[in-house]
Amino acid sequence: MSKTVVVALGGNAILQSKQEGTYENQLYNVKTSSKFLAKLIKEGYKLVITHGNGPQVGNILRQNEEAQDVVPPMPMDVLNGESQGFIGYMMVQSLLNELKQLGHKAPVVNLLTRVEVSKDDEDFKDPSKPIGPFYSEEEAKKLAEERNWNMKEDSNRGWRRVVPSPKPIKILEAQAIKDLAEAGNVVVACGGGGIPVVSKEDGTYEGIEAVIDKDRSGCKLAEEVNADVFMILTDVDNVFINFGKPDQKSLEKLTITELEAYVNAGHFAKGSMGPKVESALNFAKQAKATSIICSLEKVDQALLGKSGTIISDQHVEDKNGGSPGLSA
Ligand SMILES: Nc1ncnc2c1ncn2[C@@H]1O[C@H](COP(=O)(O)OP(=O)(O)O)[C@@H](O)[C@H]1O
Ligand SMILES: NC(=O)OP(=O)(O)O
Repeated sequence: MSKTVVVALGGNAILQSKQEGTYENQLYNVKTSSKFLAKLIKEGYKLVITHGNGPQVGNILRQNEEAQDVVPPMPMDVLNGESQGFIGYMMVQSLLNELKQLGHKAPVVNLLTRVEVSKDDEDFKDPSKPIGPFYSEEEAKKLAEERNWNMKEDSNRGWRRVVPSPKPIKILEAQAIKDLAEAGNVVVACGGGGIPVVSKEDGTYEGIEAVIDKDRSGCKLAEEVNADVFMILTDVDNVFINFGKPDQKSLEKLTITELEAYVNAGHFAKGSMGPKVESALNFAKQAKATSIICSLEKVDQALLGKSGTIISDQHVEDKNGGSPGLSA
Protein backbone atom coordinates (compact mmCIF):
# COMPACT_ATOMS: atom_id res chain seq x y z
CA MET A 1 0.00 0.00 0.00
CA SER A 2 1.34 3.41 -0.89
CA LYS A 3 2.31 5.71 1.95
CA THR A 4 0.28 8.81 2.77
CA VAL A 5 2.37 11.91 3.41
CA VAL A 6 0.97 15.20 4.66
CA VAL A 7 3.20 18.07 3.62
CA ALA A 8 3.03 21.53 5.21
CA LEU A 9 4.73 24.13 3.01
CA GLY A 10 5.79 27.46 4.56
CA GLY A 11 4.27 30.73 3.39
CA ASN A 12 7.80 32.18 3.46
CA ALA A 13 8.84 29.60 0.85
CA ILE A 14 6.18 31.01 -1.50
CA LEU A 15 6.97 34.65 -0.80
CA GLN A 16 10.60 34.92 0.29
CA SER A 17 11.57 37.88 2.46
CA LYS A 18 14.38 38.97 0.10
CA GLN A 19 11.99 39.14 -2.88
CA GLU A 20 9.30 41.58 -3.92
CA GLY A 21 5.88 39.95 -3.51
CA THR A 22 4.94 40.07 -7.19
CA TYR A 23 2.70 37.43 -8.76
CA GLU A 24 5.63 36.34 -10.95
CA ASN A 25 7.95 35.81 -7.96
CA GLN A 26 5.35 33.83 -6.03
CA LEU A 27 4.42 31.73 -9.06
CA TYR A 28 8.10 30.98 -9.66
CA ASN A 29 8.46 29.77 -6.05
CA VAL A 30 5.29 27.66 -6.24
CA LYS A 31 6.56 26.10 -9.49
CA THR A 32 9.88 25.27 -7.80
CA SER A 33 8.05 23.66 -4.84
CA SER A 34 5.82 21.75 -7.27
CA LYS A 35 8.85 20.13 -8.92
CA PHE A 36 9.82 18.51 -5.62
CA LEU A 37 6.26 17.51 -4.72
CA ALA A 38 5.38 16.16 -8.19
CA LYS A 39 8.44 13.89 -7.98
CA LEU A 40 7.07 12.36 -4.76
CA ILE A 41 3.65 11.83 -6.39
CA LYS A 42 5.31 10.09 -9.34
CA GLU A 43 7.28 7.88 -6.94
CA GLY A 44 3.92 6.67 -5.59
CA TYR A 45 3.36 8.67 -2.39
CA LYS A 46 -0.23 9.78 -1.68
CA LEU A 47 0.12 13.48 -0.96
CA VAL A 48 -2.11 15.81 1.06
CA ILE A 49 -0.66 19.31 1.00
CA THR A 50 -1.20 22.33 3.18
CA HIS A 51 0.51 25.70 2.86
CA GLY A 52 1.19 28.83 4.88
CA ASN A 53 -0.07 32.32 4.08
CA GLY A 54 1.67 34.62 6.59
CA PRO A 55 3.39 36.93 4.06
CA GLN A 56 0.40 36.83 1.68
CA VAL A 57 -2.43 37.43 4.15
CA GLY A 58 -0.41 40.30 5.64
CA ASN A 59 -0.19 41.89 2.20
CA ILE A 60 -3.91 41.39 1.49
CA LEU A 61 -4.73 42.95 4.86
CA ARG A 62 -2.53 45.93 4.02
CA GLN A 63 -4.23 46.29 0.59
CA ASN A 64 -7.61 46.35 2.33
CA GLU A 65 -6.47 48.93 4.86
CA GLU A 66 -4.82 51.18 2.27
CA ALA A 67 -7.89 51.13 0.01
CA GLN A 68 -10.50 51.44 2.74
CA ASP A 69 -11.65 54.89 1.62
CA VAL A 70 -12.59 53.58 -1.81
CA VAL A 71 -13.40 49.86 -1.29
CA PRO A 72 -14.98 48.50 1.92
CA PRO A 73 -12.38 46.35 3.74
CA MET A 74 -13.13 42.67 4.41
CA PRO A 75 -12.52 40.90 7.75
CA MET A 76 -9.46 38.70 8.25
CA ASP A 77 -11.38 35.40 8.00
CA VAL A 78 -12.43 36.41 4.48
CA LEU A 79 -8.83 37.41 3.68
CA ASN A 80 -7.70 33.92 4.74
CA GLY A 81 -10.25 32.52 2.29
CA GLU A 82 -8.82 34.78 -0.44
CA SER A 83 -5.30 33.53 0.26
CA GLN A 84 -6.48 29.87 0.12
CA GLY A 85 -7.97 30.65 -3.27
CA PHE A 86 -4.99 32.38 -4.83
CA ILE A 87 -2.23 30.18 -3.42
CA GLY A 88 -4.34 27.04 -3.99
CA TYR A 89 -4.89 28.02 -7.62
CA MET A 90 -1.15 28.50 -8.19
CA MET A 91 -0.38 25.17 -6.52
CA VAL A 92 -2.99 23.13 -8.40
CA GLN A 93 -1.96 24.53 -11.77
CA SER A 94 1.79 24.22 -11.12
CA LEU A 95 1.49 20.66 -9.79
CA LEU A 96 -0.63 19.53 -12.75
CA ASN A 97 1.81 21.16 -15.19
CA GLU A 98 4.77 19.53 -13.46
CA LEU A 99 3.09 16.10 -13.42
CA LYS A 100 2.42 16.47 -17.13
CA GLN A 101 6.13 17.17 -17.72
CA LEU A 102 6.91 13.96 -15.82
CA GLY A 103 4.39 12.02 -17.93
CA HIS A 104 2.35 11.17 -14.84
CA LYS A 105 -1.40 11.59 -14.41
CA ALA A 106 -3.05 12.40 -11.06
CA PRO A 107 -5.99 14.65 -10.24
CA VAL A 108 -5.12 17.64 -8.01
CA VAL A 109 -7.79 19.63 -6.16
CA ASN A 110 -7.80 22.57 -3.75
CA LEU A 111 -10.46 22.57 -1.04
CA LEU A 112 -11.55 25.73 0.73
CA THR A 113 -11.30 24.68 4.39
CA ARG A 114 -12.78 26.11 7.58
CA VAL A 115 -11.16 25.32 10.92
CA GLU A 116 -12.90 25.74 14.26
CA VAL A 117 -11.10 27.74 16.96
CA SER A 118 -12.12 29.06 20.39
CA LYS A 119 -12.97 32.73 20.82
CA ASP A 120 -11.42 32.41 24.31
CA ASP A 121 -8.01 31.29 22.98
CA GLU A 122 -5.15 33.00 24.89
CA ASP A 123 -3.59 34.25 21.63
CA PHE A 124 -6.38 36.83 21.25
CA LYS A 125 -4.85 38.56 24.30
CA ASP A 126 -1.19 38.17 23.29
CA PRO A 127 -0.97 37.71 19.48
CA SER A 128 1.87 35.55 18.15
CA LYS A 129 1.39 35.06 14.39
CA PRO A 130 3.82 37.09 12.24
CA ILE A 131 2.27 38.21 8.94
CA GLY A 132 3.33 40.43 6.04
CA PRO A 133 6.87 41.68 5.35
CA PHE A 134 9.82 42.20 7.68
CA TYR A 135 10.69 45.68 9.00
CA SER A 136 13.64 47.20 10.83
CA GLU A 137 13.11 47.89 14.54
CA GLU A 138 12.83 51.62 13.80
CA GLU A 139 10.20 51.14 11.07
CA ALA A 140 8.31 48.69 13.27
CA LYS A 141 8.11 51.12 16.17
CA LYS A 142 6.88 53.87 13.84
CA LEU A 143 4.19 51.60 12.34
CA ALA A 144 3.09 50.48 15.80
CA GLU A 145 2.63 54.09 16.83
CA GLU A 146 1.06 55.45 13.63
CA ARG A 147 -1.20 52.52 12.76
CA ASN A 148 -1.68 50.85 16.11
CA TRP A 149 -0.21 47.59 14.78
CA ASN A 150 1.08 44.95 17.14
CA MET A 151 4.76 44.40 16.16
CA LYS A 152 7.18 41.68 17.33
CA GLU A 153 10.70 40.56 16.51
CA ASP A 154 10.72 37.33 14.40
CA SER A 155 13.67 34.96 14.98
CA ASN A 156 16.44 37.54 14.46
CA ARG A 157 15.12 38.15 10.92
CA GLY A 158 13.50 41.53 11.59
CA TRP A 159 10.23 42.82 12.95
CA ARG A 160 6.75 41.84 11.74
CA ARG A 161 3.17 42.67 12.42
CA VAL A 162 1.52 40.00 14.58
CA VAL A 163 -2.14 38.93 14.78
CA PRO A 164 -3.98 36.40 16.97
CA SER A 165 -3.33 32.75 16.11
CA PRO A 166 -5.80 30.57 18.01
CA LYS A 167 -5.12 26.82 18.14
CA PRO A 168 -7.11 24.73 15.65
CA ILE A 169 -9.77 22.56 17.31
CA LYS A 170 -11.47 20.83 14.40
CA ILE A 171 -11.18 20.76 10.58
CA LEU A 172 -14.78 21.21 9.46
CA GLU A 173 -14.15 19.82 5.97
CA ALA A 174 -12.23 16.76 7.27
CA GLN A 175 -14.60 14.18 5.81
CA ALA A 176 -14.50 15.74 2.34
CA ILE A 177 -10.67 15.85 2.47
CA LYS A 178 -10.53 12.15 3.45
CA ASP A 179 -12.98 11.17 0.72
CA LEU A 180 -11.06 13.13 -1.93
CA ALA A 181 -7.69 11.64 -0.84
CA GLU A 182 -9.08 8.09 -0.69
CA ALA A 183 -10.51 8.54 -4.19
CA GLY A 184 -6.95 9.15 -5.46
CA ASN A 185 -6.83 12.94 -5.56
CA VAL A 186 -3.80 14.95 -4.49
CA VAL A 187 -5.55 17.32 -2.08
CA VAL A 188 -4.49 20.85 -1.17
CA ALA A 189 -6.41 21.77 2.01
CA CYS A 190 -6.34 23.87 5.20
CA GLY A 191 -4.32 26.56 3.40
CA GLY A 192 -3.03 29.28 5.72
CA GLY A 193 -4.05 27.05 8.64
CA GLY A 194 -7.69 27.20 7.50
CA ILE A 195 -10.34 29.90 7.68
CA PRO A 196 -10.88 30.52 11.41
CA VAL A 197 -14.49 30.09 12.57
CA VAL A 198 -16.14 29.78 15.98
CA SER A 199 -19.24 27.78 16.84
CA LYS A 200 -22.29 29.57 18.20
CA GLU A 201 -24.78 28.33 20.79
CA ASP A 202 -27.26 27.29 18.10
CA GLY A 203 -24.64 25.04 16.44
CA THR A 204 -23.94 27.38 13.51
CA TYR A 205 -20.53 28.91 12.77
CA GLU A 206 -19.21 32.40 12.10
CA GLY A 207 -15.80 33.71 11.06
CA ILE A 208 -13.35 35.28 13.50
CA GLU A 209 -10.41 37.62 12.77
CA ALA A 210 -7.20 35.62 13.15
CA VAL A 211 -4.59 33.59 11.24
CA ILE A 212 -4.21 29.96 12.30
CA ASP A 213 -0.76 28.38 12.25
CA LYS A 214 -0.60 26.00 9.28
CA ASP A 215 1.76 23.58 11.05
CA ARG A 216 -0.79 23.11 13.85
CA SER A 217 -3.62 22.56 11.35
CA GLY A 218 -1.28 20.36 9.29
CA CYS A 219 -0.87 18.10 12.33
CA LYS A 220 -4.66 17.75 12.61
CA LEU A 221 -4.87 17.08 8.88
CA ALA A 222 -2.22 14.35 9.15
CA GLU A 223 -4.18 12.71 11.97
CA GLU A 224 -7.46 12.91 10.01
CA VAL A 225 -6.04 11.23 6.89
CA ASN A 226 -4.06 8.63 8.94
CA ALA A 227 -0.80 9.82 7.43
CA ASP A 228 2.31 7.66 7.64
CA VAL A 229 4.49 10.76 7.75
CA PHE A 230 3.88 14.42 8.58
CA MET A 231 6.45 16.67 6.88
CA ILE A 232 6.96 20.34 7.66
CA LEU A 233 8.92 21.91 4.82
CA THR A 234 10.61 25.21 5.55
CA ASP A 235 13.74 27.17 4.64
CA VAL A 236 16.17 25.51 7.08
CA ASP A 237 17.53 21.96 6.68
CA ASN A 238 17.10 21.15 10.36
CA VAL A 239 15.76 22.31 13.68
CA PHE A 240 18.55 23.82 15.79
CA ILE A 241 19.09 24.13 19.49
CA ASN A 242 20.72 27.40 20.61
CA PHE A 243 19.50 28.79 17.26
CA GLY A 244 21.40 31.88 16.09
CA LYS A 245 24.05 31.51 18.81
CA PRO A 246 27.70 30.54 18.22
CA ASP A 247 27.04 27.09 19.74
CA GLN A 248 23.92 26.30 17.68
CA LYS A 249 23.55 22.59 16.92
CA SER A 250 21.34 20.87 14.38
CA LEU A 251 19.00 18.09 15.45
CA GLU A 252 18.86 15.00 13.24
CA LYS A 253 17.14 11.80 14.40
CA LEU A 254 15.59 12.00 17.85
CA THR A 255 12.83 10.57 20.00
CA ILE A 256 9.75 12.35 21.30
CA THR A 257 11.23 12.38 24.81
CA GLU A 258 14.52 13.89 23.64
CA LEU A 259 12.77 16.65 21.69
CA GLU A 260 10.40 17.37 24.58
CA ALA A 261 13.40 18.01 26.82
CA TYR A 262 14.63 20.69 24.37
CA VAL A 263 11.13 22.24 24.23
CA ASN A 264 11.08 22.44 28.03
CA ALA A 265 14.50 24.10 27.98
CA GLY A 266 12.98 26.90 25.82
CA HIS A 267 14.91 26.35 22.56
CA PHE A 268 12.10 27.10 20.09
CA ALA A 269 10.64 30.52 19.28
CA LYS A 270 6.91 31.32 19.38
CA GLY A 271 5.51 32.10 15.92
CA SER A 272 8.27 30.30 13.94
CA MET A 273 10.00 27.07 15.08
CA GLY A 274 7.87 26.70 18.25
CA PRO A 275 4.59 25.69 16.50
CA LYS A 276 6.52 23.45 14.07
CA VAL A 277 8.19 21.47 16.84
CA GLU A 278 4.94 21.33 18.85
CA SER A 279 3.00 20.05 15.80
CA ALA A 280 5.65 17.52 14.81
CA LEU A 281 5.73 16.20 18.38
CA ASN A 282 1.94 16.00 18.62
CA PHE A 283 1.66 13.98 15.42
CA ALA A 284 4.48 11.60 16.35
CA LYS A 285 2.81 11.02 19.73
CA GLN A 286 -0.83 10.71 18.64
CA ALA A 287 -0.26 8.66 15.51
CA LYS A 288 2.80 6.74 16.75
CA ALA A 289 4.32 7.63 13.39
CA THR A 290 7.08 9.83 12.00
CA SER A 291 7.28 13.61 11.74
CA ILE A 292 9.98 15.39 9.76
CA ILE A 293 11.01 19.05 9.72
CA CYS A 294 13.30 19.75 6.75
CA SER A 295 13.93 22.02 3.79
CA LEU A 296 11.88 21.70 0.63
CA GLU A 297 14.99 20.95 -1.43
CA LYS A 298 15.85 17.93 0.71
CA VAL A 299 12.34 16.43 0.93
CA ASP A 300 13.25 13.19 -0.89
CA GLN A 301 16.47 12.75 1.12
CA ALA A 302 14.51 13.28 4.34
CA LEU A 303 12.06 10.52 3.38
CA LEU A 304 15.07 8.20 3.12
CA GLY A 305 16.16 9.26 6.61
CA LYS A 306 19.20 11.13 5.24
CA SER A 307 18.28 14.76 5.95
CA GLY A 308 16.10 16.92 8.19
CA THR A 309 15.06 16.59 11.80
CA ILE A 310 13.26 13.26 12.12
CA ILE A 311 11.08 12.59 15.16
CA SER A 312 9.75 9.16 16.04
CA ASP A 313 9.33 7.15 19.20
CA GLN A 314 11.97 4.47 18.99
CA HIS A 315 10.62 2.87 22.17
CA VAL A 316 7.33 2.05 20.48
CA GLU A 317 7.12 -0.31 17.51
CA ASP A 318 5.27 2.08 15.21
CA LYS A 319 3.61 1.35 11.91
CA ASN A 320 6.82 2.25 10.10
CA GLY A 321 8.66 -0.47 11.98
CA GLY A 322 10.49 2.20 13.97
CA SER A 323 12.32 3.36 10.87
CA PRO A 324 12.05 6.95 9.71
CA GLY A 325 13.06 5.97 6.16
CA LEU A 326 9.87 5.41 4.19
CA SER A 327 9.83 4.28 0.63
CA ALA A 328 6.65 4.94 -1.33
N1 LIG B 1 15.42 26.63 16.74
C1 LIG B 1 15.33 26.95 15.45
N2 LIG B 1 15.85 26.11 14.51
C2 LIG B 1 15.75 26.42 13.20
N3 LIG B 1 15.15 27.54 12.72
C3 LIG B 1 14.61 28.41 13.62
C4 LIG B 1 14.69 28.15 15.03
N4 LIG B 1 14.07 29.16 15.68
C5 LIG B 1 13.62 30.01 14.75
N5 LIG B 1 13.95 29.57 13.49
C6 LIG B 1 13.57 30.29 12.28
O1 LIG B 1 12.35 29.72 11.85
C7 LIG B 1 12.28 29.92 10.44
C8 LIG B 1 11.17 29.04 9.90
O2 LIG B 1 9.94 29.52 10.42
P1 LIG B 1 8.91 30.33 9.52
O3 LIG B 1 9.63 31.39 8.74
O4 LIG B 1 7.77 30.69 10.36
O5 LIG B 1 8.57 29.18 8.53
P2 LIG B 1 7.62 28.91 7.31
O6 LIG B 1 7.13 30.20 6.72
O7 LIG B 1 8.53 28.14 6.40
O8 LIG B 1 6.53 28.07 7.88
C9 LIG B 1 13.67 29.64 9.96
O9 LIG B 1 13.94 30.30 8.76
C10 LIG B 1 14.52 30.19 11.10
O10 LIG B 1 14.95 31.50 10.80
N1 LIG C 1 -0.71 30.52 8.37
C1 LIG C 1 0.62 30.21 8.50
O1 LIG C 1 1.03 29.45 9.37
O2 LIG C 1 1.46 30.83 7.60
P1 LIG C 1 3.05 30.79 7.51
O3 LIG C 1 3.47 29.36 7.32
O4 LIG C 1 3.35 31.61 6.30
O5 LIG C 1 3.60 31.39 8.75
